[in-house]
Amino acid sequence: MEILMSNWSNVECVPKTYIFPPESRPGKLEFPVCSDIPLIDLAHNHPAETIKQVIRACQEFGFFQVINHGVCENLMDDTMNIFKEFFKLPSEYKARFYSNDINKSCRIYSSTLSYDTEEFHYWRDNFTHRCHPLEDYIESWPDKPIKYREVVGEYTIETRKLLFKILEMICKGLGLERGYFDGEVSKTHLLSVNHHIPCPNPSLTLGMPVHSDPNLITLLQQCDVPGLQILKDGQWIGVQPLPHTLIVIPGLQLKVISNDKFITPVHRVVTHPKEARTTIGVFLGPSPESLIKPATGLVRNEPVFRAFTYPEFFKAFTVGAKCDAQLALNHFRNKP
Ligand SMILES: O=C(O)CCC(=O)C(=O)O
Ligand SMILES: [Fe+2]
Repeated sequence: MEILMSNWSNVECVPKTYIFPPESRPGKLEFPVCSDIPLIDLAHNHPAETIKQVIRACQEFGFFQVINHGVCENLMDDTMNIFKEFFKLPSEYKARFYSNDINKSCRIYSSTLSYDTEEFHYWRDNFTHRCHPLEDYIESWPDKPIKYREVVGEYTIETRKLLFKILEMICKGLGLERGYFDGEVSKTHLLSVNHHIPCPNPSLTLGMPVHSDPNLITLLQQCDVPGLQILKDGQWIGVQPLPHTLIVIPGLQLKVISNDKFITPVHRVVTHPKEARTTIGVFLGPSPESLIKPATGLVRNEPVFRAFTYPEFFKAFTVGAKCDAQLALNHFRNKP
């Protein structure tokens, strides 16, 4: 069988290796939809009020959504269409990007990077590449669909500006010095696109592992097909896609810097019986040289976490904690 599911056709039943054991399956098809995810208008004419909303959302909910965010709606649509087309390209073209090597700057893979050894596969293909500085990476990106580099290049620039604007708001809201999140802590800029084909039985499969984002901050553009769920008060709740709204997810490194003031929500993706789903994630994260620690100004007595380098965290994350980022973080708590 082809590894990339975007190359499959006429899928009538779920292959055995994609059926999760009963305790980890979604089990049912209908989930409550979350109607109280904070929705923040970034063009609100009281910036100080907007900052308060952002900080409250990070502390009380974790996720938030933004509107009037400055990323042009046509650009969002064009980028989504480019990725939908990309996954439809012939298997031979996509094969040139196939890799499970995390160090490769542009790679397509299926399920997780452990495809060859994992017991169960997730119902997704993923295409990830580095984005910044653009001129260092753009040549490694696909040259198909024909406008890929032009459209995705602009998208990475615009979404990057937005992420730094949000980071600056967080910086102000927490009372940190200006530019606190510039430099090593946000140096790695990745675009990560998930693609799920329709699944004959979504109750048996998962589109993405249960996880928290291990990076600094994530921006997510969903298409109009639902699938993202967050774990809230012990229940899985669906995040309804709202047209041209972007989701902001504070990652675990932001939680550490906030000295545990921020929530980094646990989420997963379920599959859809009839429609393909594509989502675009923009991830800012630390460089390998980065030293992460709670911001001094936010520590009263003892910091909640000890300082660590990002590779140290990543080792705990991938080896010790089997990709459970919250568990990996416990490793660095001063009082576990
Ligand atoms: O595709 C989605 O809706 C969520 C993606 C996600 O959680 C991630 O890429 O970390
Ligand atoms: Fe995520």
